[in-house]
Amino acid sequence: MQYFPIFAQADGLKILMIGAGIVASRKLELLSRTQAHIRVIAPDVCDAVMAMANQGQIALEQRFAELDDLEGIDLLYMATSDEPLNRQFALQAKALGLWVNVVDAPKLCNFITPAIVDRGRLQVAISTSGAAPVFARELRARLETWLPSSLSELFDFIADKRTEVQHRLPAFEQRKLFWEQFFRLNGDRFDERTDNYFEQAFGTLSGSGELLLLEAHTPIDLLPLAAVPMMQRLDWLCSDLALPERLSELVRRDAGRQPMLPLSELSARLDKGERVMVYAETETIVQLVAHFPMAKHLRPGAL
Ligand SMILES: C[C@@]1(CC(=O)O)c2cc3[nH]c(cc4nc(cc5[nH]c(cc(n2)[C@H]1CCC(=O)O)[C@@](C)(CC(=O)O)[C@@H]5CCC(=O)O)C(CC(=O)O)=C4CCC(=O)O)c(CCC(=O)O)c3CC(=O)O
Ligand SMILES: NC(=O)C1=CN([C@@H]2O[C@H](COP(=O)(O)OP(=O)(O)OC[C@H]3O[C@@H](n4cnc5c(N)ncnc54)[C@H](O)[C@@H]3O)[C@@H](O)[C@H]2O)C=CC1
Repeated sequence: MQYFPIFAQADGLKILMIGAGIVASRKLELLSRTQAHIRVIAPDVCDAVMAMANQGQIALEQRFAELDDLEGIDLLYMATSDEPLNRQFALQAKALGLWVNVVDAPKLCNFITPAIVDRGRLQVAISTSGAAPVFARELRARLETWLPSSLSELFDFIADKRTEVQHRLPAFEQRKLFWEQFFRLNGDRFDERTDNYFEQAFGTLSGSGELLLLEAHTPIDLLPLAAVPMMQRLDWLCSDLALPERLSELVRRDAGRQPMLPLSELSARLDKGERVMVYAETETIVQLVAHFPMAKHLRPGAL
């Protein structure tokens, strides 16, 4: 991974954009949705940037940039077509410890701009590490049609309810089950049914966990597709064996790894609603199948 995605707090961030052509306007359109302070310096200003200045979204200075302009900022975007100028400012900015993006020179950037699907609190950022911005744009377009616009309201609703859920369900495990159940009922829309689903989800919480059993040496890629979502919601992966890399990739990243547990401890965890996978030799799996009839035995082509 050459570039690592992070979501930066934009409130109060001081951003300087040098250049005010079409490329600058595309980045400014997104940046101006944040609470950052945005200054733009350029002698020639395209219509879109001028409109943002007129609406008070950016502070525009119509002149050539100077190195002194870099004082006191957090983030610099260079969007001029003057290559030596872009380079000179980028190097100076780096020397000052600033974050810098030069729109047409990834080598001079210490961060690059993703394609963004904006649904309020829900943000999806896509990057190809500079390999194919057009693909990032196309994938964004696909996600735009896939993610309903009411997701913004849905996540505002959820954010409002977080404290209430913490009070009503003091146990972390219960809250996790609650939210999974809520999304199962509600899907990804916000409408007049959302409030009902929210209440309904409290009523349908079951304390029964899930046990997945996988015999050592099972070819992971031959497991049925339905096994993947189950592995993605595991709380624990128990095994005394070395895990195949492919298995580690598929299991939920936050799942805890543990040596094999005694049966009583395994039962206790399932009673608490936890989701456990056991990866062990056939003999152990056969015993577990007998002891936990509800367990899901993962095998190529079958569950
Ligand atoms: C490295 C990066 C640096 C950065 O800008 O941060 C960069 C670099 C370059 N872009 C170039 C060209 C184009 N870029 C776009 C579009 C977008 N470019 C964006 C990001 C990035 N572009 C960063 C990497 C992102 C990643 O990881 O994928 C997007 C996602 C976000 C945004 O810019 O806001 C936005 C889509 C937004 C959306 O629609 O959602 C189009 C298509 C179009 O305009 O429709 C073209 C023309 C077609 C083509 O040439 O491919 C060139 C060649 C310039 C030349 O040849 O003159 C370079 C330089 C080089 O590759 O060396
Ligand atoms: N990263 C990307 O997505 C893409 C990058 N590009 C590159 O981005 C650059 C900008 O593209 P456009 O916006 O189309 O160019 P443009 O020519 O429309 O705009 C250039 C801007 O830079 C300003 N400028 C020039 N010298 C300046 C100085 N000394 N101080 C302050 N401002 C100055 C101009 O006044 C103008 O506002 C080009 O080099 C282009 O090759 C092009 C396509 C996509």
